[in-house]
Amino acid sequence: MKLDLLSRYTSAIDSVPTILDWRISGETDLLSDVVLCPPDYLAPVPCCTVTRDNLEQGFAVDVPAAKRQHEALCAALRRNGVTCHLVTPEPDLPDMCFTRDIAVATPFGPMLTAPAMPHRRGETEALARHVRAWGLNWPRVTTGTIEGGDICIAREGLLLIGSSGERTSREGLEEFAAPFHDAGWEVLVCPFHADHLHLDTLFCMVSPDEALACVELLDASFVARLRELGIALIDMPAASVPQLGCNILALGGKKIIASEDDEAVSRLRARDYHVVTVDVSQFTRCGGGIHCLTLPVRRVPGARGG
Ligand SMILES: NC(=O)NCCC[C@H](N)C(=O)O
Repeated sequence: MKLDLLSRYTSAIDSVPTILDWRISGETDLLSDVVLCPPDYLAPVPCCTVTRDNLEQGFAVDVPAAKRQHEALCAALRRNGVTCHLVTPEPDLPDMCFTRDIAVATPFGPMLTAPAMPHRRGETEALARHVRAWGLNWPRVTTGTIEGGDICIAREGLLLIGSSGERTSREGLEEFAAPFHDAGWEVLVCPFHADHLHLDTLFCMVSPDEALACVELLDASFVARLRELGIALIDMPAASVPQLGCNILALGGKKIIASEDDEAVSRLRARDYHVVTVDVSQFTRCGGGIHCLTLPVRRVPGARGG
């Protein structure tokens, strides 16, 4: 019976993870393992401003196109040495491809989040089933709400959390941040307008001391503290935010996966980043980009990318 269950859940996984001690202490350390979910049931749910605007303009998801784009993202990750662990999509979970939001690998081990949106809560349950099939039991946030797109483990000693009041609540934030406080990390909270959904639509780290950021939409004291900490901001225009221009994935060693957005790509290349681009237009119209589509579970501190 136990074996049956194991094979049921692991059969859906790209590769059964061999390293289960997944931890991340810096968002731009060398990426080795990511959890993704194919978009078989992707549908535009009118729960965020970008999706609502696109629905008003008559947008409908082209699922085969979304699947091709997701496969191209996985292929780009694999070409760059990243192992992709695929979890099975489920018909009643239309946003499950945005795996970023449902768990976070921390320096103390992975943790399931507590999504605010009722239609996304089943995603943490679905992921928890996969995790149990790996013989693990990830703890979860139990008070309030918090979504992974609001969490940035910027670098050793510095945790950033976005708080629009809609997706991440004070209680969820405090529970998630507690072990970081206990370990002596600085925890910096960034309030922002709920129209922008998650912190990762406005801000993403690209190296330990540089981030892509839409400065005009970020809280002034958050920006000032980042600068005091020596984090330079590559400023992005507000007009690029609905296209998820800031929403990139750092692979480590100044290598970045970005969507085909001229603003971010040209700014990063001008600063000597190696940028791989993929088309994720089916997803951006549902409110999420490359950062949202990827749940990094293991990065190697101190290692350099090839
Ligand atoms: N981290 C992210 O920004 N994730 C995108 C989630 C989009 C999804 N439609 C949502 O509103 O929850």
